[in-house]
Amino acid sequence: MTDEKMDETKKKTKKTAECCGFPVSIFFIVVNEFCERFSYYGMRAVLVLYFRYFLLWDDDLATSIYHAFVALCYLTPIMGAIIADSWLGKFKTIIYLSVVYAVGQVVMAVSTIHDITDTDRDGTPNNFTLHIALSMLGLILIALGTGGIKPCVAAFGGDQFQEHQSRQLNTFFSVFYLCINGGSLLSTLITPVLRAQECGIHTQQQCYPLAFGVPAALMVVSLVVFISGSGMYVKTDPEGNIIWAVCKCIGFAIKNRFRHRSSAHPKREHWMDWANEKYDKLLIAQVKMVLKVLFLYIPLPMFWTLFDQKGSRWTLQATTMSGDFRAFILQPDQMQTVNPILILTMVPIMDRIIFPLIKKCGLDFSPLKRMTVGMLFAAMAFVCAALVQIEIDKTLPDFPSSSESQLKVVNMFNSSLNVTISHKDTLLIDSLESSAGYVTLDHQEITVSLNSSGITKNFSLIAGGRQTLIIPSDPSVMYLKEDIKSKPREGRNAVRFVNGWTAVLNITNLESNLEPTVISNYSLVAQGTRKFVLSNGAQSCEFSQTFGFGSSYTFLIPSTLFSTDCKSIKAVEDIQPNSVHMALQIPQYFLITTGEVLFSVTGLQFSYSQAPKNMKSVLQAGWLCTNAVGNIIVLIVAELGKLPKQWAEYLLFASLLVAVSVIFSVMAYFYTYIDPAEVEAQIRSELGFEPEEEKKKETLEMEDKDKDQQNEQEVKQTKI
Ligand SMILES: CC(C)C[C@H](NC(=O)[C@@H](N)Cc1ccccc1)C(=O)O
Repeated sequence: MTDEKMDETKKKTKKTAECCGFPVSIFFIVVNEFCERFSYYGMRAVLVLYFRYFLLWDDDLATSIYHAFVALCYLTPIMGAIIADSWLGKFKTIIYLSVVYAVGQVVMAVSTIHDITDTDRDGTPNNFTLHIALSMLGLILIALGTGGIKPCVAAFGGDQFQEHQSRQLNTFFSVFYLCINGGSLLSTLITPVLRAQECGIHTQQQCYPLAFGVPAALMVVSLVVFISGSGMYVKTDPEGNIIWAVCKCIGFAIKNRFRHRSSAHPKREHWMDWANEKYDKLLIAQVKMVLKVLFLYIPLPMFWTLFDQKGSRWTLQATTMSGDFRAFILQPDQMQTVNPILILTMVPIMDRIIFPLIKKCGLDFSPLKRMTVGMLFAAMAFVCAALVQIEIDKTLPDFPSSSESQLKVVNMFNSSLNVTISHKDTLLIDSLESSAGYVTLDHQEITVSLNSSGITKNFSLIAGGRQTLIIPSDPSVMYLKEDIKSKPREGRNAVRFVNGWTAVLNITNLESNLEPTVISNYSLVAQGTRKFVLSNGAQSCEFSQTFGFGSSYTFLIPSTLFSTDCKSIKAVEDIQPNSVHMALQIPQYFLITTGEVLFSVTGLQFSYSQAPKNMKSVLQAGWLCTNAVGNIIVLIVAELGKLPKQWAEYLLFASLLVAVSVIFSVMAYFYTYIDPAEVEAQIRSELGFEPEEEKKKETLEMEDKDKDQQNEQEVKQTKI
């Protein structure tokens, strides 16, 4: 027996403090995971909106960078596993990479403070490059940290248990998964609320620094909790770089096969048998088991491609919906909480009711079948998302195409006007009213004639733009103002005012005073009833307006403003509020979460059960890699596919997953389940190795002998 093997067995039998049959150290690991997942999912929940509305990237770029980040988070576990196995051990790897992670979160939070570059104090950052550079640095550090510790934390938890505690070990893994979802549930609820607050030094903006700052604080807490348990952990030494050993063994087999490609060399049963010349039979058999499972992994990334779009496309979809649930208002990024809520309720229901019921009915619902069904559920979720998108599209305004222009007319003159556009369209507009909607024109050079007064003026419209023609109390100075041509950001409402009063007005919410006859710039207000106070120094009045989500209004202020106590203000709806309710997203969330329980939870268990004991980390890293590849596929499809309609993209993803699940079911059909321990025992006995049990007994005997020798020596020394 080697010294290393003895050390390992000694560590496994080390007595640790226990509570209710569980090692106390587990408490620190579970709380650490809760805080870490809070930190990760809290930051991820608001990330896509930060890209979209703070860095002002378009939907596609925001989605691509989001998925590139998630992909990186699931590629780095390989690095974490290698560092832990071959160099630092799990304990030190978790500590060092958690420090990197916490620094990343802090850098990310700092990058979202707009005041650091808002030198002219106009509310928008003046140096976007600095914000982008800082946030990319932060995200890279976070990805290194979160991915690096991912394969270590659960395995480190497993190390705390002794051989006879397999029941407690299973309970630990269930509690661990619940902690993941408990932490993510809380954070996806809280960080969007923090984001929706307004804060800032010079100007008040959406509070991204708080939304990213709280996850950063939680990561520091997570690290402190983990370090606090330091004295209680069972810390195993690095076992050697098993991933590298597997790669070398495969590399040698391929090279050797290539060297002996002529027909003179007899074929071998399996191509890995070409490693026989250099590697022992046991390692080759273990690599064969791992490869069999890795081969099955090939189609799996497609599931993650759909699954991870909850945080990007689906969140952006929610921004075009109404989150008014009467009892509470839901932010678009809070919709993601539906996933962990369903996980927390569905995992126990599936485990205790559905799966046993299926078994009772005599149906074979093997892990690979469950995973196939999970894929089909995810595909159905995307069909639902497409249907919801079609509903949303029906309610969206008809924005102009790139060759068209749209025009609305507002009459602030004291009587009705007949407005003729390019001698064609004539609009009759009452005083203090606007034309019914936007007139769409396929040309940009127009002539506007006011029939009663004989005033005619030429205008040049913006191609692909929306504009409003303001006819003030003196119609001869009528002018154009550009309007927004997309839904206002983050489900908020865009408001502006036309001053028909005779002097300068001060209006709450507006950056500066409003000159007579002038139309203000847009200002954004949140959903709910908002109060506006208008004053001219001497007099003032106020009026309230209730807003939904994603609307745009122009308020027309008449000359009778103060004599009517603000009641004569006229609201013109330019863009109607979102009318499709966010509750319509619940079916798609339900389907994707059912898919997750069937696919992800089962897949993880399957990978563990089919991996030889010393190669569980290899398969764990491989499993997480499928997630990384899935996110890379989103990048490719979203960038290359560029379908004109969002619902068509959802259907494309759904059909791709159905096709992949058919391929997977064929592969699964030919897969035979194994018991790795049995296979290993068989090879050991073929090779004449002693069985594991014998080894254990021998180690304990050696340990006793060790102790006796030590005692003898101590006695001798005392005598001397
Ligand atoms: C599925 C992951 C690879 C594993 C796990 N994630 C979950 O359990 C998700 N249900 C958590 C979640 C929460 C909020 C929004 C989306 C997903 C993990 O993170 O380890």
